[in-house]
Amino acid sequence: MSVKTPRLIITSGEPAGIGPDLCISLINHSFSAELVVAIDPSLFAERAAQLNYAIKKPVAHVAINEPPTPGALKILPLKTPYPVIPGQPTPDNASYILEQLDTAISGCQQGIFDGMVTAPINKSILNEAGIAFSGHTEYLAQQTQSQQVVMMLATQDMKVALVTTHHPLRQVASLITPSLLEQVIRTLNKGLINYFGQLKPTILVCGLNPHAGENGYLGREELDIINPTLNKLKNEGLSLIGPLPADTLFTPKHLQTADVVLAMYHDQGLPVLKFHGFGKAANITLGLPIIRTSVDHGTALDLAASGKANAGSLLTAIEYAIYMAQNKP
Ligand SMILES: NC(=O)c1ccc[n+]([C@@H]2O[C@H](COP(=O)([O-])OP(=O)(O)OC[C@H]3O[C@@H](n4cnc5c(N)ncnc54)[C@H](O)[C@@H]3O)[C@@H](O)[C@H]2O)c1
Ligand SMILES: N[C@H](C(=O)O)[C@H](O)COP(=O)(O)O
Repeated sequence: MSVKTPRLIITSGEPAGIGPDLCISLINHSFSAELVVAIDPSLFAERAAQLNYAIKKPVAHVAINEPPTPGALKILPLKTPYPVIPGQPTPDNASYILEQLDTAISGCQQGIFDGMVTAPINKSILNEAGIAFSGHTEYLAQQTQSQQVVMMLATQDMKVALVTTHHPLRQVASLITPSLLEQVIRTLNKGLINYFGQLKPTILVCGLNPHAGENGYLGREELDIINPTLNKLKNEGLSLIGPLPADTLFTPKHLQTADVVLAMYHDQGLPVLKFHGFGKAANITLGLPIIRTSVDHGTALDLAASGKANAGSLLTAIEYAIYMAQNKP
């Protein structure tokens, strides 16, 4: 059921990155939602001081049994096990990062929060700590036992979704099976209908190979996997175009025919989206039982505590989460 004033939990992410900086900057913005930041309060205060941040509004700790207060910024206090040095992440704080995510997931599942918005984390630090972790998207899918999720990045006039997410390029072609492609397209189609008010979304599908395989002479995935899957789903009434060569698909002539582009792999689709709208885009996970949006950038360790981090993408991610919470079926 949709909610008028959503309560969103923001995970502040890698404590040595720009996540805390961006969360602190929220204090001077107004939203039609209550924002609860999962962060160590000492880190919040310390980073605010490092940034010379003028905190104009008081920050209260969250009282989750109360109805959301529109426009409020609250803190859900957690504790970093090790001291935080801006720009220098340590695996010793990996448990703090996972605690943020687990708290947000269970809070959303229990209905305490209407959605979660994630600030960036450094995947390699979690792996260094012995936690196999390829991304929030995969972790959220696993923790919520979701069958199929889809990563979609969205900016005002472009949406790009991915068939495969965080995998070595060497593995990508073998991961693209008819079954995966079918599930991804169904999840994407349903997500756009449920959360974005589109009655019959049109999905523009990239080929995998150069020139979409050049009739099989530059790869057979289009002929053997993509075409048959698209035909099956088109016969069911889904609006699908492609597979088209990815190099020319991202031109106005094609983009204007569709609501979303489906790219076969991470660096086929995301460089175009980020070139077009870096800092103004959000990363949305479709197919979860909860609402989750995120920033379009990473931990930017070079900018932590510098005051130079741009909060545009976090603001966009929050606006998308509010929109989705207010429009969900
Ligand atoms: N949502 C996420 O959790 C997320 C997303 C992408 C990357 N990452 C992780 O972040 C780490 C670093 O990745 P990277 O270096 O490829 O990408 P990055 O986005 O951290 O940095 C790329 C460049 O963009 C700049 N930049 C990034 N965000 C900015 C902002 N808000 N304002 C101004 N400039 C900004 C950085 O200074 C850097 O020059 C990796 O471990 C990666 O896995 C996490
Ligand atoms: N693929 C994302 C991007 O490049 O912006 C990023 O790695 C974050 O992914 P998760 O939300 O799964 O962590």
